Amino acid sequence: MEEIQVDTRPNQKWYTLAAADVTRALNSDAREGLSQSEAERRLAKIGANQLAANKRKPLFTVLLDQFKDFMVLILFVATLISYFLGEYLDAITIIAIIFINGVLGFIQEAKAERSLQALKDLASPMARVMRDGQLFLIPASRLVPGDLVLLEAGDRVPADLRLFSANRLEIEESALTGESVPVSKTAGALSAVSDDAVPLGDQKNLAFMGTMVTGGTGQGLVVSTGMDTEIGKIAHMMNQAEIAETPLQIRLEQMGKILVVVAVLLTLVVIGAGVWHGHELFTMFLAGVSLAVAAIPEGLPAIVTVALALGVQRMIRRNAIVRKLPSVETLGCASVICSDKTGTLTQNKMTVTHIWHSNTTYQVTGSGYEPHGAFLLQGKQIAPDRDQALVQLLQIAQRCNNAQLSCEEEKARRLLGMGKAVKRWQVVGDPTEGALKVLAAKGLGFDPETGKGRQEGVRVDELPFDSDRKMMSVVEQKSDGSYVLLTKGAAEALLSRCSHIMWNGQVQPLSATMRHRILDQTEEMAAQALRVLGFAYKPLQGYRRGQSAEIKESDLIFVGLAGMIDPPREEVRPAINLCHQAGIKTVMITGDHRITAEAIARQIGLMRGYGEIMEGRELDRLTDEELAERAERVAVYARVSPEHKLRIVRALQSNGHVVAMTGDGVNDAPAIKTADIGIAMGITGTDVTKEAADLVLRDDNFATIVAAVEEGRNIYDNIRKFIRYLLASNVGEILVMFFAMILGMPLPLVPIQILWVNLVTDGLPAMALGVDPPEADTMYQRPRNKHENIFARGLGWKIVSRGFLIGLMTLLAFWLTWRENPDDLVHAQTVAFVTLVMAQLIHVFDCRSQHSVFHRNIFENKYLVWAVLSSIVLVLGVVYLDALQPIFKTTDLYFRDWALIIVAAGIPTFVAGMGGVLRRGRPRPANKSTAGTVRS
Ligand SMILES: Nc1ncnc2c1ncn2[C@@H]1O[C@H](COP(=O)(O)OP(=O)(O)OP(=O)(O)O)[C@@H](O)[C@H]1O
Ligand SMILES: [Ca+2]
Repeated sequence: MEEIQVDTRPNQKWYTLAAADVTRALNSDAREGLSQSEAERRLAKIGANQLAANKRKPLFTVLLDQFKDFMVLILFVATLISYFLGEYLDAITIIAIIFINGVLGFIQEAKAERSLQALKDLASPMARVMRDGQLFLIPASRLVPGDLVLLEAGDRVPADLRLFSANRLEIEESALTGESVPVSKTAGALSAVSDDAVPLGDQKNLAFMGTMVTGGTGQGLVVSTGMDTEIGKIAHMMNQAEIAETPLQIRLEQMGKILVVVAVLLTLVVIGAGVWHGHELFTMFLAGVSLAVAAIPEGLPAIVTVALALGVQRMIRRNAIVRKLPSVETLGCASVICSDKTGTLTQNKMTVTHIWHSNTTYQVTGSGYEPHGAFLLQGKQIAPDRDQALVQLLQIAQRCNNAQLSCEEEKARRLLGMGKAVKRWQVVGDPTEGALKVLAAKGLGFDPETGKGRQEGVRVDELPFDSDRKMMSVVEQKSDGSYVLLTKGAAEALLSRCSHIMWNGQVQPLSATMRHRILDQTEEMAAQALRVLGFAYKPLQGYRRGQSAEIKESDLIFVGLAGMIDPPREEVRPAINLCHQAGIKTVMITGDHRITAEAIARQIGLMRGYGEIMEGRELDRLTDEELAERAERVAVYARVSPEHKLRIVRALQSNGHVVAMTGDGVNDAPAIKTADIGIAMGITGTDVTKEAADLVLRDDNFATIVAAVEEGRNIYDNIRKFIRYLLASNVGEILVMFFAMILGMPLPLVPIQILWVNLVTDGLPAMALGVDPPEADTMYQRPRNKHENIFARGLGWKIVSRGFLIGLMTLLAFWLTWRENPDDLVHAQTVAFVTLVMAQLIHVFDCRSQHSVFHRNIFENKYLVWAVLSSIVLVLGVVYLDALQPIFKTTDLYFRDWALIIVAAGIPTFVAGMGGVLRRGRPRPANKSTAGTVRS
């Protein structure tokens, strides 16, 4: 086969070439695009359409970073001193422990890094491309020169394109030129006046990678990709998920600094007291250093990062992609979720079921996007082509339409043993328009995929749909050369622009009674939860091509209405119920008709306690204060425009709410940015909204938001769990040493033991707490206050009291053993060491519950069980292995010792546990659920 040459010389002046020459140079097709196989060949040859990504942190640096901490520095100093004093064994052991700790930290961080990287990859943009004459949505990284790409408002231009068609196309190129006023683009070739290069901003028939489409639509061929693009040349980095530190991480770092000071002071006291009571200075120095190490919760920031990263991964598994790490914390605080209706609360699978014109209602059968069905009049099938007005309506539905139907032949699963091909129809484009295409196919009988068999008119212009006008029009040239405007849109918006009506096939002036009749009919259909669209047209006399500015959507001739169902998603009702229990308010925001919105809201159980409905035009009349006051009670905002969303977010925020807000269109971006948690749709969302969002829903599903909130709460709870565990352990360790020195006892723990407990035995269980499953009442609680301190709700008290008990019991076990045989200090120290370890390993189970250890099944978190078992095995090794005994200054323990250890170690947790049981009954939801209760 002959090698196809593609002209991709980077300095080609594409803007001077005529469209046909560009197509030839790129060996492509301006209508069908490349073939799939050719595109793949080019991809293999040229490489992915990516900018050289920001460099990953090399693993070796991650490893080195582990040894840069303050604590590690202290330990190195301690090692050096031990070495110079001739305590080689101590020196080597400290080094070994630093090393083990470093490796553990490294593994954690590398893991966190990996999952955050995966997150960046998920956030990568998509492109609409034509291949083999079919429209596909593919990752922008797979584009190659020659690909035919479609653009619309809200897109980031995915590669450098030479435009072939530009319909009111406006592109904001500040990413490239710094100029923030959008440039309006054209499709024609620019004549090269001189040899000088035209500046980028004036290359009006090129669209550049990374710039943003702010309006209109267009098509073009990819001329360069990846680093060959204009933006690649300036090697600008874009579109990466932000991986910033969360507020909690920042606060923990600050707390760490305070603890360093506390640790140093305590150390000085302990050293002073020890020396005063006659301990050797070097021993006290090492003990002091170990204590300082104990007091600084070194592992904390790392474990927080890991817990966040793992939580983020769990969210991905539940289809929620976090773009900004801090929002993971905010998610748990969400008190209002404002959701779009179409596609988020509903399935976005629209089917036209009713048509109305001239006082006649037809029913349309068939389901989904399958283009087969019949038209029924009073239950009897009719031939639609007999009814002129119906045909006119269907033709508007079919032509004033940008959706495409495509059919995948899907081989039935081998597993089922059936070789039969199953046809599955899909819509590429707006589902509302898809439904109308299907309707037209049912009534007009053409092949919906290829369009064969339909009457051809040539589209010469388009006024694209926008959520403010709530309608869309096209201009067509008919075969006789005359022009016609075809319009469809929200029924009452369209009606207000009509002056005539087609009634029983006759065009006549639209009387006030007829208007009322139509509006009544609209509401009647809307009450059945149908989305109602109206259809109209007008002949354009004296229109000439290219007069787009002169077309007005007024004086139209009304034809009829179509009502389509869009069933609610099944998961939504239980999800709303869960929000209710969790004290989270749910609000529907929709461009749809008030009555349709209300009917859907009732179906999904949204109107509960605060069942008011507000329309966009009413909202316009309210001041911000009035809106804030009303917002508490409104459950549904209907017929709103994207601009209203921003006011709604602000109103709720001024009432102290933490607001999650969804959006998909370009105009939703400001509201999404302002919301505490901005949520973009993964499927229908534009690039611009995704970039503004904190969270992207892979499945556009409301239930996914609730799942993310649940995970958000769980992550925060888990962070509290291991903070509690680690800090209580540290408090215990410090108090043992502190009291022993103050009371003039011998050292209860030798330095190496303190280091071991801190750096080795604590780490694994703390990690396991980071992945603890949620407590049963996580979604029964009210959202936590955004400004809440991490130690709030009794956590601080629990840390101090349990830490105190652990320290006290360890000291007691030590004292009892030592008093019995004051000559065998090593034995007493071993008992203290093991008691401390066991007390912590028991206490770790207490940390899993806000209530008490008895509230949860101890075997539920299998990572924790393994972590605890391995910590026990490690400590047994340290105690019983002959080789390790001299290093860790331990000796064999006997049955009596173990009895003492178990009792002493168990008391802190069980005393506390009993307290918890006595204080608290069963958990209850924040709001009582109405599901399953009998109405009286
Ligand atoms: N492609 C379209 N052409 C003409 N009119 C449309 C089109 N899509 C929607 N409409 C009309 O405009 C109204 C508002 O649509 P809009 O897109 O603002 O809301 P929505 O996205 O459908 O609802 P939601 O805000 O719940 O997602 C719809 O109720 C419908 O009547
Ligand atoms: Ca919308």
